[in-house]
Amino acid sequence: MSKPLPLMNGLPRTKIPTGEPLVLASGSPRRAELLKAAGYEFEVCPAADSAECGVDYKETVTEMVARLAFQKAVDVVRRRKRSFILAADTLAACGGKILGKPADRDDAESMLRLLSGQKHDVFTGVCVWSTGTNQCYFDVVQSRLEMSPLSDEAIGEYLDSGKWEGKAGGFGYQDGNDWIQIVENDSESNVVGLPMERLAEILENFSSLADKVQKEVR
Ligand SMILES: Cc1cn([C@H]2C[C@H](O)[C@@H](COP(=O)(O)OP(=O)(O)OP(=O)(O)O)O2)c(=O)[nH]c1=O
Repeated sequence: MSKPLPLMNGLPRTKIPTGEPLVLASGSPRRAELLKAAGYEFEVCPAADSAECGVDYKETVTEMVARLAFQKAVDVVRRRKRSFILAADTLAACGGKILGKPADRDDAESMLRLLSGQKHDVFTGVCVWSTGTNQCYFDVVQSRLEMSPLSDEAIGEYLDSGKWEGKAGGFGYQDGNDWIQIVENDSESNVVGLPMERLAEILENFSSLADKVQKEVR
């Protein structure tokens, strides 16, 4: 992560409720860095790219990030015994458009031009799953951000830096620019891919939350 986030020092940590080893079902360097900074011990076992698939045009962004985080968790649950799996998915949304990771530089440029001078939202879906108890819970955290109007020069420089690669919306909040501010739900960790505050709450209350989910789906 290029900019040490102010909240990196005080990230909350809660013990894994089932005592199982924690497995991060994500190849995101940001998620691993956040977990490490909070003091969690974990293994990384990214979900297959094919887990991040499926389009449902009626789905809201909230539903989409929840579904994708769930699909990533399922992919790793199938391959791991006695583990506590953590998966996540992050998307940005602006003016009715959903922005994932840019396919290429042109795509990143279109995203930056769309975000320039606008308020937009970042959504992260989190899914946790105990393979031992076969209990699962998922949740979504939304943060609102505002980007300053960007000059052609600033956009060009940022694109040249390559920092847009692998980041939803084509922009990294942590990349050391002062163009972007969180205006609602001040969770920097949520914006960069894993809402650590909500994760700690979920782990704290895992078994009652998972019981509730099981009753609702029955
Ligand atoms: C909005 C934003 C996203 N991101 C990152 C977090 C995620 O890594 C990425 C969104 O892509 P994701 O598909 O959520 O995650 P990923 O492809 O990196 O990893 P995996 O699918 O294996 O879990 O964008 C930032 O680093 N900074 C930001 O400001």
